[in-house]
Amino acid sequence: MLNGKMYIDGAWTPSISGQTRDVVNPADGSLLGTVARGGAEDVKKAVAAAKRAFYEDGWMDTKPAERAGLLLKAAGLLESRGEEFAALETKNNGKPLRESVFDVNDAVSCLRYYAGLATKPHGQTYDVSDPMQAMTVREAIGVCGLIVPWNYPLLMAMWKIAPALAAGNTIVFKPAEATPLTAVKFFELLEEAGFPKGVANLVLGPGGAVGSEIAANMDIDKVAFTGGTETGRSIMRAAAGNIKSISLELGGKSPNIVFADADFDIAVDYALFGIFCNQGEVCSAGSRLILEDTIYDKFLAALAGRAKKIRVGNGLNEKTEMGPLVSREHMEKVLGYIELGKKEGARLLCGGNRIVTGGLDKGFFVEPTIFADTTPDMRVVREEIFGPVLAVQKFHGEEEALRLANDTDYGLAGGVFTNDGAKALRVIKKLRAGITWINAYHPTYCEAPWGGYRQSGIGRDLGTYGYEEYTEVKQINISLQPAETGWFDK
Ligand SMILES: NC(=O)c1ccc[n+]([C@@H]2O[C@H](COP(=O)([O-])OP(=O)(O)OC[C@H]3O[C@@H](n4cnc5c(N)ncnc54)[C@H](O)[C@@H]3O)[C@@H](O)[C@H]2O)c1
Ligand SMILES: C[N+](C)(C)CC=O
Repeated sequence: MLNGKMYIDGAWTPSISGQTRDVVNPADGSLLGTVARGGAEDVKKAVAAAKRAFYEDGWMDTKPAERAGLLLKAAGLLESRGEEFAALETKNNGKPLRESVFDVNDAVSCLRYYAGLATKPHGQTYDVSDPMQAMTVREAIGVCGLIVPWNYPLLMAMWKIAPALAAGNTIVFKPAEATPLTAVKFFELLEEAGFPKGVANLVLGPGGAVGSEIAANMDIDKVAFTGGTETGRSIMRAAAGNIKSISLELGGKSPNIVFADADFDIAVDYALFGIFCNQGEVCSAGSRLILEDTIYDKFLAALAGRAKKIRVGNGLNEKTEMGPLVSREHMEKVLGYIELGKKEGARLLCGGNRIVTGGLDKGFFVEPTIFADTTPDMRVVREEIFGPVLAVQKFHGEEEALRLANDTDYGLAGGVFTNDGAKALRVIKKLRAGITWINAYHPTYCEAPWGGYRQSGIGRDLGTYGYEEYTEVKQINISLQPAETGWFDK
């Protein structure tokens, strides 16, 4: 059984209040461990350490190669313990082991990518109209507060920790309350890799206490958040106190448009993958399937046939294709949406129930669920369910497909399936979303920027954009012919 402490100023520590929280396995409700339950005072302690490490202990002056070396060491350690991390992620989050293995490998790649980026050129030079050389340099922002959700606990941590440290910031990191275990283990690796004390701090605890203090704290210079749109809104408000830099990766209700001329089997396969991988607990899930009328019935028959065959079970079982939802509370929310869909008049094509047979009664399992004949006004079409529930809409013609696809407050992701290349690009260019795929859905690369339009967020994770989010731009002007201005009479 794991006993997780927080990591503040280079020391493993309980919460100041002494409070703890039990962490359970969503596959069977069993106790996995007890972790510290911190509060605002713990955040303040971590921020003071991070501020001192940045300004007084010299982290802001470290050479990029030094930071890269530490990140590469952490990457090597994580890779060497990949199996242990993957198993722990599955136990804590529920996702099938093969998905956790992917996540750990992606986390290693992310660390290596940003270690590499730390040592690459970042500034620019400008030729201006005076005998002056103008240039920019990128500098670390200072103390960064990083807050992540429970659906990809380790990977979402890495998307923020790796670029923030690579760019020379110090950090105060907060994982989701339900899924802190791989973060605790990862901070052990940061310690082993040799990060100086105070540079990387881990505070565990509830969003309302720990997260809101991170958002409001006047000594935190930037907050980078991934989570729900409502929480993002409250973080924006709290961050206004010291005009913190913010980046927000928020929710989505992403459209997946399938035209009749698409490769049928590939489109069915990705429609399934788009919504049911990771139990549908994916920000970019293709949760609205927008289907051309001429293939509507045939496509839905094939899709429902495959959805019914998905093997749901404990993620540690190697045959499992879909695990439990992360918590009882979340399962009840998802089941509530399924009831709502029925009341709203959507046609339940398959699924719709909690699974309590086959030894799954103690876990939080929900059947892969598809609602057909949904309309844009339904809440199951408009709101993010964040579970294995697909809403299907029928369209006639390109214009209606786009109208339905863009009829949302969100703008995170979207996909288009067609064998007409010009149509694919025409439609994608009109889709109001930050991440898009043509004839694929979901592949994500640490080299390419990730983020949303509209209420899906502000800023970008990953790629060079994700690095720049953790830097300030400084303009430097160097006179090439120092001379008096002659502006005022002597
Ligand atoms: N855009 C993306 O890249 C992306 C990726 C993964 C998940 N998400 C989104 O995350 C959401 C699901 O995750 P969740 O339920 O953990 O989200 P959430 O917003 O409830 O919580 C996310 C994190 O914020 C903390 N938090 C909660 N209230 C807070 C507050 N008032 N101030 C500061 N922090 C607070 C939580 O403790 C947690 O660590 C979905 O909406 C999903 O789309 C987005
Ligand atoms: C990109 N992804 C799927 C890992 C994170 C979104 O929830």
